Amino acid sequence: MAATTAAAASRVVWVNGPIVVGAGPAGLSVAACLRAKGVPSVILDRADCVASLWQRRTYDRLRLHLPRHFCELPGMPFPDHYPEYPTKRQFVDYLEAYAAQAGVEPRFNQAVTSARYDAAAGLWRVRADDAVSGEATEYIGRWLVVATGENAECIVPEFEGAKEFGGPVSHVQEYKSGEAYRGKRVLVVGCGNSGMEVCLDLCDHNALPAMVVRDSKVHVLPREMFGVATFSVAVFLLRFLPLRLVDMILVFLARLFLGNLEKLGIRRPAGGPLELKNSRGRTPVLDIGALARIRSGDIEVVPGIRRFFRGGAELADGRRVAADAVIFATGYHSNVPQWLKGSDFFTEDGYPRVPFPHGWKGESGLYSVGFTRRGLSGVSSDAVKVAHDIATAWEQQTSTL
Ligand SMILES: Cc1cc2nc3c(=O)[nH]c(=O)nc-3n(C[C@H](O)[C@H](O)[C@H](O)COP(=O)(O)OP(=O)(O)OC[C@H]3O[C@@H](n4cnc5c(N)ncnc54)[C@H](O)[C@@H]3O)c2cc1C
Ligand SMILES: NC(=O)C1=CN([C@@H]2O[C@H](COP(=O)(O)OP(=O)(O)OC[C@H]3O[C@@H](n4cnc5c(N)ncnc54)[C@H](OP(=O)(O)O)[C@@H]3O)[C@@H](O)[C@H]2O)C=CC1
Ligand SMILES: O=C(O)C(=O)Cc1c[nH]c2ccccc12
Repeated sequence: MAATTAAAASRVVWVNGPIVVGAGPAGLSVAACLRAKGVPSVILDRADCVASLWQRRTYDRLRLHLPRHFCELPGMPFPDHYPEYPTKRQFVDYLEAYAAQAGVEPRFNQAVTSARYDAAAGLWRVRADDAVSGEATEYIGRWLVVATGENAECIVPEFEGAKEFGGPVSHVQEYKSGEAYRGKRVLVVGCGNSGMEVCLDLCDHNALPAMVVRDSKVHVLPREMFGVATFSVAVFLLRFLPLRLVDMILVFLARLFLGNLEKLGIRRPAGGPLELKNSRGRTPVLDIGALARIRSGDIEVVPGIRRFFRGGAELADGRRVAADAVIFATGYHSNVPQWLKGSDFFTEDGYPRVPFPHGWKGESGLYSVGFTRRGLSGVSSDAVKVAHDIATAWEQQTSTL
């Protein structure tokens, strides 16, 4: 057995087919595509359900914010009665039905703590700890598919004085609804889609949100223009025009539909919305109503935080704001570098080194699904390619047996 730094696993499981880490949309879709080609696989997930990001780590009012046809997984459309922007419940129901239809049954409570390629044996050795019993299992197989996602861990920045604040502090992944914050002054740190939507939800529950927009910069786009999704317009234009030009058109249209946001304390970053999404994973905000609440003064926009003190924070402009609670909507990061060892396929940020559309295949039977910064459509695109490639190798292997 290969040397591992941790104690030897108490169980060893031989996997006939790929080992897939993650039972979110990426893991489910690659396993379903493999199954359709007659290739079995084993999915491991640290959580106790499929799509735990959606089921356990998102707020109640969440809906898909891209039109439904961009969010379908390979081989199964959404039910006809679903609306253009399905609710979280509908999306989760769809994912559960997707797994059931494909006959995919992930192994839950399996937190992968290390995976390495054993070159001598030509096999991947994946160690997982059972989240309930603590029992360690080593899974051994010919292929490894990384499907742990871009949102595996939450980012909570450190600030001077944070310990003095005194009130409840949480990350948006724990937020369900504004019910708990009625009448409270809430400082929401971050102005991506999460920060904006949580502020909107807080308003709807009569809380008093202030939203931190660091450097006052964020791209806000209307979700729709004259009933057409801005995202669909962007995808259409990208068929004919270079990305920079499409970005200029989007910013022009946003200005036309949303007006000048500088009056609200919001400036546009130097890079375009799609350029920043692709290069740095900064998703532009697709507005579903927060802007109107900023205009009406229900959501206060404030600059970056300098430090916390008891009951509030001092801001970059020296102003002090009082707050009863703080919610960090400061984003997520990949966790691949924490557990994938001895491979330089992923950068230290946990994304494939080779950019889209080529980042799905590594060396020695290593694959990735869902690290394209292109949401669910990127997940589907990777899943189809990975399943096709593994199925080809599988056929060659089984025909020579
Ligand atoms: C709030 C929110 C809303 C979004 N809305 C949209 C949208 O409308 N449209 C769109 O296209 N995209 C959207 N996205 C993007 C999102 O990335 C995708 O929706 C999708 O969930 C990605 O699927 P995934 O399987 O790659 O990752 P995930 O859904 O995060 O699944 C990864 C799985 O891996 C498991 N895992 C992680 N680490 C380990 C480990 N070490 N061991 C075992 N298991 C592990 C996790 O438990 C999880 O179940 C949204 C993201 C967020 C956060
Ligand atoms: N309805 C939907 O479908 C929804 C989709 N999502 C998606 O989920 C993903 C994650 O979104 P989200 O959770 O908003 O995370 P994002 O990474 O998109 O946004 C993080 C925000 O936090 C800010 N931030 C980070 N660090 C600090 C700091 N130290 N001080 C102040 N601000 C800080 C960032 O500002 P800066 O830009 O300056 O770094 C940015 O505004 C995205 O892809 C998003 O589109 C999220 C919610 C709803
Ligand atoms: O909502 C998300 O997290 C997504 O990743 C969806 C998405 C992919 N590409 C985009 C470009 C603009 C806005 C949203 C997305």
